Amino acid sequence: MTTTVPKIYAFHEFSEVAEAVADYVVYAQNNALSKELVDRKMSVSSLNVNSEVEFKDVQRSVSIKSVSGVSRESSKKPKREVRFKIALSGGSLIHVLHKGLLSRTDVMWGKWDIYFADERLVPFDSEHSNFGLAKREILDQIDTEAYGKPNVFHINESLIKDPQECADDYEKILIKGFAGRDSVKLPMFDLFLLGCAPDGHIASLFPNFQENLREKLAWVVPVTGAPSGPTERISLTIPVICHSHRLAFVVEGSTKAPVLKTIMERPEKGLPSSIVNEGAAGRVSWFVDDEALTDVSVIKKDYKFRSNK
Ligand SMILES: O=C(O)[C@H](O)[C@@H](O)[C@H](O)[C@H](O)COP(=O)(O)O
Repeated sequence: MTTTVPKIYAFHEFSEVAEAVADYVVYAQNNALSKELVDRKMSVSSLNVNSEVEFKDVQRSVSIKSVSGVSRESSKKPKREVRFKIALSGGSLIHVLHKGLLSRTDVMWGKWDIYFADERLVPFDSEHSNFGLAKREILDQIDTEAYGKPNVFHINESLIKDPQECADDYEKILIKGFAGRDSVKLPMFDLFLLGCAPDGHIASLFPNFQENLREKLAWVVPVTGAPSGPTERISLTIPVICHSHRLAFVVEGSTKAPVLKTIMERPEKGLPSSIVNEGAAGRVSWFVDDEALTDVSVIKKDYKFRSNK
């Protein structure tokens, strides 16, 4: 059995999953951006940074910067701008985020750095491209006039014929975004969002692909011969995924019930999803619908909404 029981939030409907996931994303966003408030020594005496930061506080800090053009600490050396660093998987997660996030008015898209947990090595306009799907379903639909434009870090499309080169190139992109490999051993995402396939793969880390699953040094690995979907891919590695500040699995549908049963009741089977569930114990939340939990014995928690829409 798992050593630390993950938080498992169960919902009747897809729309409820989407609403709760969106709330959790905004909660993670506000916590990440609250570091900026603290850094600037704003009037944070009433602010409990361990709990939810009110959107208006974060928004105020941003507007102060944009109105005055300089921060209140402009006399001191400029600090690296605090941004919300999030990793997205592909598949149904993107539809969940489309449904839950786009209608909200408290998503500070302009402060987001979006990376991909994995990518299938296909052209961006292919229906199988994770970036392509995210672009169509989310990125192209953001009201950037009102909420700003996120920085999006995707693979180099010109390298899709060479998985190793593409992985190395994406690793360099991560190294640049996370202040360089010499200064950080591993990147730390504020939030890492994962789906889970019926075979237990997460990102593009598949069961029995031992070399990829045991990778300790690389941040990004090439994947060849994937057993489902496009065969050539790249994926962020287990150490990177597990190092995230928060992780959330988003899983719906009865086809996922058997794998959820294995993850929750038979972690010793070592599915990639179990490795992360265990490896990041204490920081993992699961957002699932009732169908995915059919016949799975777990303790479900009620999700407490943290932000106002
Ligand atoms: O490229 C991939 O394979 C995805 O990033 C993958 O890790 C996804 O999250 C799962 O396959 C679940 O996908 P579904 O939620 O669509 O079942």
